[in-house]
Amino acid sequence: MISSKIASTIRASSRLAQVSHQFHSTPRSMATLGAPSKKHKVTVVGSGNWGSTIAKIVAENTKAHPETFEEDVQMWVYEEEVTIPKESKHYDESSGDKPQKLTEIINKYHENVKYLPDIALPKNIIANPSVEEAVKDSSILIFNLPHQFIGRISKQLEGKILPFARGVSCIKGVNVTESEISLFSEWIGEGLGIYCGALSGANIANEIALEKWSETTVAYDPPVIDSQAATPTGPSPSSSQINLTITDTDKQQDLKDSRGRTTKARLRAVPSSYPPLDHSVFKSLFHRPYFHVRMVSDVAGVSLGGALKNIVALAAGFVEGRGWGDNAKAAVMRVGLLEMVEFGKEFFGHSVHTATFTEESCGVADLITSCSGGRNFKCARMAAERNVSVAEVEKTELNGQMLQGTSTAKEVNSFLKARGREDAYPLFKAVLDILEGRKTVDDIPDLVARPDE
Ligand SMILES: NC(=O)C1=CN([C@@H]2O[C@H](COP(=O)(O)OP(=O)(O)OC[C@H]3O[C@@H](n4cnc5c(N)ncnc54)[C@H](O)[C@@H]3O)[C@@H](O)[C@H]2O)C=CC1
Ligand SMILES: O=C(CO)COP(=O)(O)O
Repeated sequence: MISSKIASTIRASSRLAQVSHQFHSTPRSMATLGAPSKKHKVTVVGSGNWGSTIAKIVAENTKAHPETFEEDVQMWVYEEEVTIPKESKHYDESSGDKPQKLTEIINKYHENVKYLPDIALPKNIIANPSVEEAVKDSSILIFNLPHQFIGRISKQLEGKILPFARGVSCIKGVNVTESEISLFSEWIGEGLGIYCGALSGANIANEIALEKWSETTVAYDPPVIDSQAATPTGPSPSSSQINLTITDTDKQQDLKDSRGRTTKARLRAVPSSYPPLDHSVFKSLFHRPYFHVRMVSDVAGVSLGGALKNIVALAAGFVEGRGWGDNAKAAVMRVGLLEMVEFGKEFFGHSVHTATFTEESCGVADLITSCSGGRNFKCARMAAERNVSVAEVEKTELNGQMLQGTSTAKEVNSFLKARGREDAYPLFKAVLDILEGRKTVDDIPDLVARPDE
């Protein structure tokens, strides 16, 4: 009797807490005097090693938060014919080595046998070979594919997405065209006319897929028209850094890039029938007991950390593969971190915060993990050990997964060269020179020595 009274009191107070939470965290619903009638539908664009892992995380969370999200998560899969390996538990003697469509394998066995083998994916992930269909009616788009492919996919999506959709880019790379450079988050945002944040951290996908604890950083600076809620305070830049300007009262606003320049895109507000898209909603989409999220607002810092550390990871692989020790690796990491910070300050100084590189998972922590167990590091190490090119190792060892550091090194250096600034970033330059055969690993110590050393 007493216990049933206690239970009903707990139920009542938890209902009260829910209502109170809604009022405190969703001011828009207060304005409309009711809970949002719609839920956010989520699509993950990409399904590689990290794409599939993020889809797993997100699908676990859409199921855990049915008040905010539709349970099913669409995952766009670049369709290919795949043979289930003999060592897979899904290998079937009767079908033998007959190739099958990857989407069909994922939807039947709930496993991405090619890019994330031996990891059970939640059943609410729906693999879809059509990117246009996968994004239909989705209000949250998560971009997670090798940066080489995002240009073509973005073009395909123009006019196919909800005009008020919001994005998060998990892509580690920068977009360089001629002498310009932009973040993928802002390039996607401008191309599709949506606001796009970024997720990046010390996140080796295979470890996270096995639910081994890690941290990540999600940068999202909510457009003013989306929410009256204050951006959480903390060590990250506050929403005073918002790159958006309200230009009228019809729930539209211009989109500015991370350097404060007005773009051609105009943002449409997320309708009030949806839960407001603020830090708390994005945290509930990505945070898991084994994947701890810190929300910040420095989209440029988060994006640059993820892109530039891949160049440094190649350098770390080179020196280890050469047979040098931990001291040499620490030296290239030190120089690399300095160049990452300098690059951010020089080209994205309008919004970037040094603390994002030195204090957040997306900065120094990602640098450390990538220089210990990342694919760029491992392939560069093998290349130096075997005296072959990194591209050759990528082709023979990665089973279709793709390095980002090699193309990022080329892109960043061509951007620097066009501005006559490549000598200010000697480690970035040395990595490209080694990749292209102009220098050797033995040259690194002299190349990165500053004049006063
Ligand atoms: N794998 C990891 O541990 C982590 C990766 N990242 C980043 O996540 C992003 C995605 O990487 P992963 O998921 O690891 O990819 P991955 O390296 O597993 O790449 C293979 C993916 O590319 C797709 N693909 C192949 N050809 C294609 C084409 N012509 N068009 C479109 N897609 C094609 C494949 O279907 C597959 O999904 C990258 O920017 C990477 O730097 C970030 C954190 C961790
Ligand atoms: O970004 C990563 C870890 O955070 C993974 O790096 P690689 O792409 O080099 O494996």
